[in-house]
Formats: sequence, C-alpha cells, structure tokens
Amino acid sequence: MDCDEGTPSSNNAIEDKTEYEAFKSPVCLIVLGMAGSGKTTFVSKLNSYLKQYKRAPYLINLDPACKNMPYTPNIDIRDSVKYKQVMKNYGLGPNGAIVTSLNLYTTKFHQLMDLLGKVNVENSHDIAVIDTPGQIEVFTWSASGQILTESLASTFPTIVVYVMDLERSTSPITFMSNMLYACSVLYKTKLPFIVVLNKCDIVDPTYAIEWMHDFETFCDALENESSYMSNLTRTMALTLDEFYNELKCVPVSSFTGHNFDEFFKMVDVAADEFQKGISC
Ligand SMILES: Nc1nc2c(ncn2[C@@H]2O[C@H](COP(=O)(O)OP(=O)(O)OP(=O)(O)O)[C@@H](O)[C@H]2O)c(=O)[nH]1
Repeated sequence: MDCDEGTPSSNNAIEDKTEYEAFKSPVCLIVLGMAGSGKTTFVSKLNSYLKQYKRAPYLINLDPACKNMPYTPNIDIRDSVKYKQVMKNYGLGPNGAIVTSLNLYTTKFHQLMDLLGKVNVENSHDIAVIDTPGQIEVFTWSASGQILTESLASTFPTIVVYVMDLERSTSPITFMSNMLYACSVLYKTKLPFIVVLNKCDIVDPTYAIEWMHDFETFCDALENESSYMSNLTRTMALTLDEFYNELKCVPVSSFTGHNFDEFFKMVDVAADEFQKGISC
C-alpha cells in the first residue's frame, strides 16, 4: 500500500501480539453520513481539536473520489487506487467506480490493519478516524465496507459516528428518513453508535432533540404533511422510541468545534461499551 508510512514488514505488528488478542487502542471511529452532511469537515475539526491536546488522531481516508482534503491523512485510498482510471478501465460511472475502487482496495486491508497494529504497539495514537465516501450506501451496503468494518471491530474498539446535517433535516419527513437510515446502519454493524447533529452553528439543534424525545412535538410538526406520509411517519416515530432512548446523540459544529468535548465523552463511554460487548 502506498501511504505516508510505507509498506509494513511481513513480521507484522498484529502478529507480534497474541494473534487474536483484541487491542484497546486505537479506538476506531468510522465516520458515516449522507452526502454533504459534513463528514470531511468533521474529521478535519476532530484532527485540529485533538492536536490541541497532543492527541493527534491517525487519519484514514477511504473516499477515492474526494478532491480537496482539509487534512493530511496517514493512509489515503487515493494513493493506491486511481478512481478516474477505474472509471475508464471498467467503463463505469462515478458511483460504480467508487464501489469498484473500494473493492480493489479490499486486497490491501490487511496492510491497513498491520499499520493500525503498529500504532497500537508504538502507542502513538489513541484514536483512528476513518472518513468514508460521500454516498453512504457505497460503504454501508458494500461487501468491502462490511469487510473493513468487521476487520476493525475484530481487533480494535470500533464505533460508528453518524453525521447528520441539521440544516437539511428540519422537515419531519427528511428527519425521519435520516433516522431510519441511522437505525439501519446500527442494525447492520451492531457497533456502538453516536449520532452527531452537525452544523449547529447555523441551525438550533433543539428541534431534533425534541423530536426524538417528545412524540407530541414531532406529531405537531407533522401536521402540514399529507395524511399517508404523516400516518406512516408517526408510526415510525413510535417504532423508533427505543432507538432514541438508547441513542448517544450530540449537537456539534464542525466549523467552530462547539461540543467536541461532549462528543469525546461519548466516545469514551462507547469504547467502554464496545469492550463490554454492549452496542448503541
Ligand atoms: N455551517 C456549517 N457548515 C458545515 C459544517 N460542516 C460542514 N459544513 C459545510 O457543509 C458542506 C459539506 O461538507 P463536507 O465536509 O464536504 O461534507 P461530506 O459529508 O464530507 O461531503 P461528501 O463526502 O462530498 O458527501 C461544506 O460546504 C462544508 O463547509 C458545520 O458544522 N457548519
């Protein structure tokens, strides 16, 4: 794998430890979210936030199509797979090329795991952050996304961070779609899960928190919707009640860094739950 740290030797760091011993660090944060929700900006802010405390995270970019990165990743899929070339070689459109690029990259995952094992042995980073492609389903519903998620979770404490765009979720129907997606990711990964309500610098997050915890307020907001959609959405809200109760959810601004301290408290709790085998 071409990456900042070079190719690891065959005497890999994971094998140096007891082969199947689970490591306590780095805690891996898989950052998922709808296109444009702010994943990359969030990862960039995490980086600068942690650096203040001399806890620079280990950064992994798995988006082969991203153009401008506001941070320098330690491992970058773009160093190994050329997305434009994949489009050309396989005659694919943009989304097909992203999926194929990730699939091609699967053959390198063991090297990625070795590098993370090295991070553990050297104790150089206590957090690893994985930035994923813009189209969420490319990662969550692909074999390669599943392989990577399972590989990470078999060795390191692994947490899913679902970035939700507060600005685009102010309609109760869109809010519900986003929450159903979050819930489906939780079901699929069965990993500790944190919802980050992003962009709280431009939209007050109170509405989202109220909608999760006060069914009546959510129903009031639904009043203007047509009857079929509002009935279905109301039923969904009741179904999600348990999901909301257990959910770790924090409003943040990836611009200002607001509430990142709260986010990291949740990461500590979630990492603890991972070790104890509790999810959500
Ligand atoms: N006001 C505000 N804007 C934000 C925040 N986070 C991200 N943005 C903006 O939202 C837009 C999308 O942000 P990105 O970080 O590119 O989102 P992404 O989810 O990585 O995007 P894709 O990978 O292309 O799907 C950009 O214009 C960002 O500047 C935030 O906390 N507040």
